Amino acid sequence: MDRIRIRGGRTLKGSIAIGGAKNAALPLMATALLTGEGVTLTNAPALSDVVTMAALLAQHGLRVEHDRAGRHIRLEGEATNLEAPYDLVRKMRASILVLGPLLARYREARVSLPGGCAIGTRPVDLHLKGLEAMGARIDLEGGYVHASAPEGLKGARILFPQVSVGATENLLMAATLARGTTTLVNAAREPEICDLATCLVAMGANIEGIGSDRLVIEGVESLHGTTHPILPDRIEAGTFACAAAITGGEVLLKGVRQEIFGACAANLREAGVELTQEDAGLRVARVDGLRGVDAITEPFPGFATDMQAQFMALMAVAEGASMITETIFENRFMHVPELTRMGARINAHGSSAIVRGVSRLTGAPVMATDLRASVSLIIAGLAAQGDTVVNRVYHLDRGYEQVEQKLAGVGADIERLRE
Ligand SMILES: CC(=O)N[C@H]1[C@@H](OP(=O)(O)OP(=O)(O)OC[C@H]2O[C@@H](n3ccc(=O)[nH]c3=O)[C@H](O)[C@@H]2O)O[C@H](CO)[C@@H](O)[C@@H]1O
Ligand SMILES: C=C(OP(=O)(O)O)C(=O)O
Repeated sequence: MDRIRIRGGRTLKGSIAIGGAKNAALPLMATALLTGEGVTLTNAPALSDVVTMAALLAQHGLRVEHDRAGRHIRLEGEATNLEAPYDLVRKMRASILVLGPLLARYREARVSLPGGCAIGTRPVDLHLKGLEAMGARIDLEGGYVHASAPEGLKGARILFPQVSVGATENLLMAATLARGTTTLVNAAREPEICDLATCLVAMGANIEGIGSDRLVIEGVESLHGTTHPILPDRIEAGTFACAAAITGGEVLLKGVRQEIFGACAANLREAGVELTQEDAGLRVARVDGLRGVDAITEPFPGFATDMQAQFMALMAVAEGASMITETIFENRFMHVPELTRMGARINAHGSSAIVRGVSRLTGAPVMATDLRASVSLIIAGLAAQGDTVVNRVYHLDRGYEQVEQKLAGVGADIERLRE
């Protein structure tokens, strides 16, 4: 299994190209199930999750062309197999996003239940209850969700008791082809959901309230094909912002607008990181010392849970203390013991962690069991004295394209050790 070695102490300087967002690409790929005409996505990131989604859609029967060099994906055709098998779904939870589109267009689907993962139990009850409210019959059998709606889905008013990105996306896609009006109340409003809704509108869907927590969808008979550019990855951008800041460097995050950072931008500024919007992108610089700042994860526009581990790595070397509270996932502090092995002073208790900044971290062999935890260890390694080796790199490859090349391009001493 590949590993990443970082020799700390280099100051990052230069510019970094930010790829298309993983969390937008995956639902956008599923939209191809809503039309036979074909969807082309540009600015597509070459990530292992995108490859998994492409394999899932291909086994449903779609023709998939993935031009990695040209950064686009073309998905076209009809689903001839309505089953999403366990072997693919277990690799990537976002596979559940085929359920709504398959059910809306083909009136039936069998999708393996995605199980929990390292960061939490992550049930899909809100997806299933929403589809039931739209008239689907849902049966759980042999680890699979069997959903059917022989008469087609019908519009409904769905109030989410808790904000869910995936459930909002699944029901939004399903509602585009349902009979009548669907209203999603307390819907998630992450930039990736706006991107999905914008693409659906370009396909002929009728959606109001884009960008708000109340989406009103008037179902249409059919959708047509489109070409859609995937928005830049705010989590990749935020990760590189933390990387630059921890080294006292300055980087330009190309193509990034700071609005997509939500509350994260304020936390970074308060911590002493300068963010300057330029035409070409967002410039991130740290001139003075870092200050400890509290952060609480919340749905967008709050502080993103997908940035929590990276921000904690930054706070590990800040002056003073920082209290970091995770409200979205019940087990998202797996980086804490690994950061501690690098000399960080962190006490986690329940959903909060107190980080007392230290003047220096030291390199160590480390391992993480999820994507953002892994990258937080790279960030810590950039500032640590000596070598850090991050094991289990396959987590990183789910969500970061060529992370080591991008960091080396701005001066980091980092390499992938292939095995
Ligand atoms: C591919 C993708 O876009 N992944 C993102 C998406 O995940 P995902 O869509 O899985 O996350 P959700 O927003 O659905 O989850 C938020 C919370 O709601 C709970 N929940 C969710 C659905 C449900 O049916 N029942 C339920 O209880 C979850 O366990 C979690 O505690 O949003 C998360 C929260 O911003 C991000 O961390 C992930 O990177
Ligand atoms: C948790 C994440 O992704 P996923 O929902 O795909 O597991 C993430 O991107 O940090």
